[in-house]
Amino acid sequence: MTLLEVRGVTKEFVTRGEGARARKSTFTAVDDVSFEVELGETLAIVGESGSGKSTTARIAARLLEPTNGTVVFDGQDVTRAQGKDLAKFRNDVQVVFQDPFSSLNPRYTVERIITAPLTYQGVTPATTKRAFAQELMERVGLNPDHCRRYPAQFSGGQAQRIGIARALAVNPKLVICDEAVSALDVSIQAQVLELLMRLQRESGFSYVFIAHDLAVVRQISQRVAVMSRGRIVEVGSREQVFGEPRHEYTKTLLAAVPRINPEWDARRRQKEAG
Ligand SMILES: Nc1ncnc2c1ncn2[C@@H]1O[C@H](COP(=O)(O)OP(=O)(O)OP(=O)(O)O)[C@@H](O)[C@H]1O
Repeated sequence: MTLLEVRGVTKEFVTRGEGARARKSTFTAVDDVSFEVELGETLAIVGESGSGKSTTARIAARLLEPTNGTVVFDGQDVTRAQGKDLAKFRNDVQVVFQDPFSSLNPRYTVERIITAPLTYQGVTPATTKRAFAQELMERVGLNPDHCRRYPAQFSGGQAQRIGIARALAVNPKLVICDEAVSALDVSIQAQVLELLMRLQRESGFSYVFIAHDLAVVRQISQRVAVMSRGRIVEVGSREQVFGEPRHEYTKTLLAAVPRINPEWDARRRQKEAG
């Protein structure tokens, strides 16, 4: 079942050069982008810095309005949804950002951060909230006794786990990870990736996984969309994109990380040799 459909999305930004008499100009950051995400799958969006990945993710999460195109979620056109429809969408689609500290309120305890959805729903008993927070802390591999601590008392990897716990608190259908492991040390990165994959196996939601690191993408994705200069130049299964890339840009990206997977690498070289 198709969960998310992004159809013909374009985003133009109006930019102004430097100086008092600088002219305004329009810059197309995302240009006629279309893709789908099936329920339960992970679609990675890769591409170099500035290729439009984050802008695409922000449009898919309704954090940014597209200039043109539509976003359909669970069969509903949500491009301009408001009120209850938007609130439902905001519940179903959660975003995990690159810097966990900037997206966690430093003045709130982790318990308060994680249980915010319960507060909105009018659940008040402190014991219910505590139990909810502790269960989620455990699910993401944190010590449940630490739920009264503040974000600054955690390491970067632990803080990202809190961000993930907060996303899961509302039982989402889609989690958009925008460079969610990019700022972490490689060993911590591997642990958080393992966690993300386990949570998906347990709960069956989908990921849109934005990353510039191909080794990370290879680990987590089932399908891969490659972006260059605002456009999707190639989309296919992980095996196809890594093993038999069709677009020159994808080949260049892969060539920059030659030892991503010896087997796929060999297949790619064989193919290129004809
Ligand atoms: N608010 C904005 N105003 C003007 N230009 C913008 C704005 N947001 C993004 N851009 C430009 O749009 C292009 C795409 O940016 P985007 O952040 O989507 O790329 P990205 O692939 O996610 O790159 P990175 O990995 O560096 O974040 C870039 O050239 C960026 O400078």
